[in-house]
Amino acid sequence: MSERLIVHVPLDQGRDYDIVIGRGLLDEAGARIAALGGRAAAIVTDDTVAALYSERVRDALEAAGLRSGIVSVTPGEASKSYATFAQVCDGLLGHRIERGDLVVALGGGVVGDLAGFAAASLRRGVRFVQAPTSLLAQVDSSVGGKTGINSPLGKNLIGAFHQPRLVLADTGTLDTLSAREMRAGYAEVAKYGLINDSGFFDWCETNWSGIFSGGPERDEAVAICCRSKAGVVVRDEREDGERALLNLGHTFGHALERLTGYDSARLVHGEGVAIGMALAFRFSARLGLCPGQDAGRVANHLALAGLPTRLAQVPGGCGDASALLDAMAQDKKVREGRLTFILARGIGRSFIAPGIDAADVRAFLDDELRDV
Ligand SMILES: NC(=O)c1ccc[n+]([C@@H]2O[C@H](COP(=O)([O-])OP(=O)(O)OC[C@H]3O[C@@H](n4cnc5c(N)ncnc54)[C@H](O)[C@@H]3O)[C@@H](O)[C@H]2O)c1
Ligand SMILES: O=C(O)C(=O)C[C@@H](O)[C@H](O)[C@H](O)COP(=O)(O)O
Ligand SMILES: [Zn+2]
Repeated sequence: MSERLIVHVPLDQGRDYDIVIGRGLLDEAGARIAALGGRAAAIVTDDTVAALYSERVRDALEAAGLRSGIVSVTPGEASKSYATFAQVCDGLLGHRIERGDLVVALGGGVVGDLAGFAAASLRRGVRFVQAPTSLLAQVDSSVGGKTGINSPLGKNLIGAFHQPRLVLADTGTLDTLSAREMRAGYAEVAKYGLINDSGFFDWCETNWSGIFSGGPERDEAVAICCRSKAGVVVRDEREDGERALLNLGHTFGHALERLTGYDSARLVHGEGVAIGMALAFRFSARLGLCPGQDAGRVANHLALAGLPTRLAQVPGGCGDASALLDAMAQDKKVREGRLTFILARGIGRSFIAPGIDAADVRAFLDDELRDV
């Protein structure tokens, strides 16, 4: 096996795992997954990723002595649904995945969240491996054990914490990712700088195009984000505190995803997060918490990378302030009916702000919707 970047996630009770990062890693998937034990490993994927990579992974698993099978779903956010969850669970049962066997999530964050939740539920819990193939999944969703599906009432409202046993991030797979999905994943990359690492945000401003083009910056960025996320997850696995910082931009972003009907043709998660982060910084500036200059720098950089930063950029619109507030009322960070936002005192200086006054948010949104 070649030299790889490895980020270890030192969780307790024997649940620690490695995130392995590098080009061509899918060819090593058989040996690396077989080393976890079990007799079978079923691949959960989507139709786009299946056409590109599933046979390669299945062959690698079978060559390593694991019985395999494939369950493939329709690509896109709409597949994080009750109906597709049932399809995946029944598909896995059809492949006779036993308690000692494995589920392999091969795809973007949609597949990872869905397959992870199916693994958490199947026979009350089987082990799973994340093989993320989108930038977003490699830098964020494959790590940390949040799994789940959407409800018509809100994003990720049904789910479980279930940590993977291994993450295999083959950064070569990003060569086939569309430019739009690359940009969407980049929003979560920039997020890690904005939360608590202004040096990384500076680095992103200089090096972002190398991530897109597949230079050495790509693997480096994946490793930096995974290291950052692993640290947070180990300190606060169940989001009793610090982990909420990873939600920067998501209170607004998740509301936008719900209001666009989880329709990936209109808005994908990373685009919602990009708008949400720009809003979180502008809202922080409006409250006098953060220099307006920093809010401007955030929006400028995201826009330079081709991401949306304003509500007016949501295709087909996103409703009015009341609709947005109604959607945000379902946010999992709501406490005693009051909104919690992740706000910022500057780039790399984000903090958890509970008890935010809905009237302040409404006035802010009204202005944003008028684009003033
Ligand atoms: N669990 C977490 O911690 C966490 C973190 C961030 C985001 N998420 C979730 O992740 C989801 C978004 O993930 P995503 O952005 O990866 O979306 P996605 O899974 O829909 O993938 C994006 C698109 O790219 C295609 N694709 C994936 N890999 C490809 C490849 N290598 N080549 C060609 N096409 C490829 C997919 O078929 C899909 O159409 C959202 O549901 C979001 O809520 C979860
Ligand atoms: O891992 C986390 O914690 C995150 O918040 C990462 C986010 O990027 C991700 O979108 C996550 O799924 C959002 O979590 P949720 O609890 O708000 O649904
Ligand atoms: Zn996210």
